[in-house]
Amino acid sequence: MTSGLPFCELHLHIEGTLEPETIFALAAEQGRTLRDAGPEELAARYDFADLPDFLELYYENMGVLRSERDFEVLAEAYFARAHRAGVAHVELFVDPQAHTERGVAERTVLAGLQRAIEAAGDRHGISAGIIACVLRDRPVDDAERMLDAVLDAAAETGAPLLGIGLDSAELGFPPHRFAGVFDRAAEAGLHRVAHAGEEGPADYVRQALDVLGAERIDHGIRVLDDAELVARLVRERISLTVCPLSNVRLRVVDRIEELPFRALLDAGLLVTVNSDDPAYFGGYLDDNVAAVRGAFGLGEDDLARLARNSVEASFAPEARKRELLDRLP
Ligand code: HPA
Ligand SMILES: [Zn+2]
Repeated sequence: MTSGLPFCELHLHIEGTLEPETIFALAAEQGRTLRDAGPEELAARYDFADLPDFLELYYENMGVLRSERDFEVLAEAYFARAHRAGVAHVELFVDPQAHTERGVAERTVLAGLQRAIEAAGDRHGISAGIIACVLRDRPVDDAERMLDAVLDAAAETGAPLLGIGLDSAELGFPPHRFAGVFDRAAEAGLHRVAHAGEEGPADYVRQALDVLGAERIDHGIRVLDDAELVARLVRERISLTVCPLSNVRLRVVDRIEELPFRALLDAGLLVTVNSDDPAYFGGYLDDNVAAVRGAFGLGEDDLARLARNSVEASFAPEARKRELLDRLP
């Protein structure tokens, strides 16, 4: 538990909540044999050299997600765990292109997520929305097709599609390639966010803002290399969705203490804490908050600030934001 504070989780890949046990349970249901003998053997391979190394296994494992029910069960398990972590609102990422390539339609994915989101409201009082991410290491045409398909699927299923995001391998895949897709997403009324400055340079963050119109930057820890950019992010209240355990497990830093977490806060940035791919990186939101709390000696006021930042940075309706802010000290 995170001291009872209402946190919004703004950087969470729903496929990254797929636990090894669930991978084996789904494979067994489908009569499929996996490369590893069991969940422990699979989890023993969760030792990643960098982001691309992680992504290889992440895309392979999600091959067990096939039916609407699979996506529903996946998200239900996440919401139950997030509730225990003190999460009150979630804007979850999904990678539709990674599913259509095995013949799983956008409609199937969004319909399953929609059912879990509805249940999360009823069971846990968690509000949630969906951000469909463009895989930046795939062709622009594929992203254009994905955008049209998720807009149609959201209209058909009633799934709360909040925005468009940008993820997958970063280095060598600059944001500017997707300017057209992001423009069209904005015209369709979607919010825009982008992974930038995780392994890539501060310039990718600048492109995400200038060319894609990003309203939040996912990770963004490399911005401290560029003082002018930091000043702009502070001035424009653009938040960074920082994922501490992810940065350690993907070797962006060797140890959590090496993260510039205090420097980001001291610069006046709207920093939030998130879990990214919790089934792979060693912990959910509460574990990430506990990790930075321990490493940087955060006090109650710091934790309340992180929770407040997460509410401010969310795309929740104003009334919901006020409700959450009222629960803060
Ligand atoms: O941490 C990440 N970075 C980029 N793409 C991703 N897709 C899942 N997790 C990640
Ligand atoms: Zn991410």
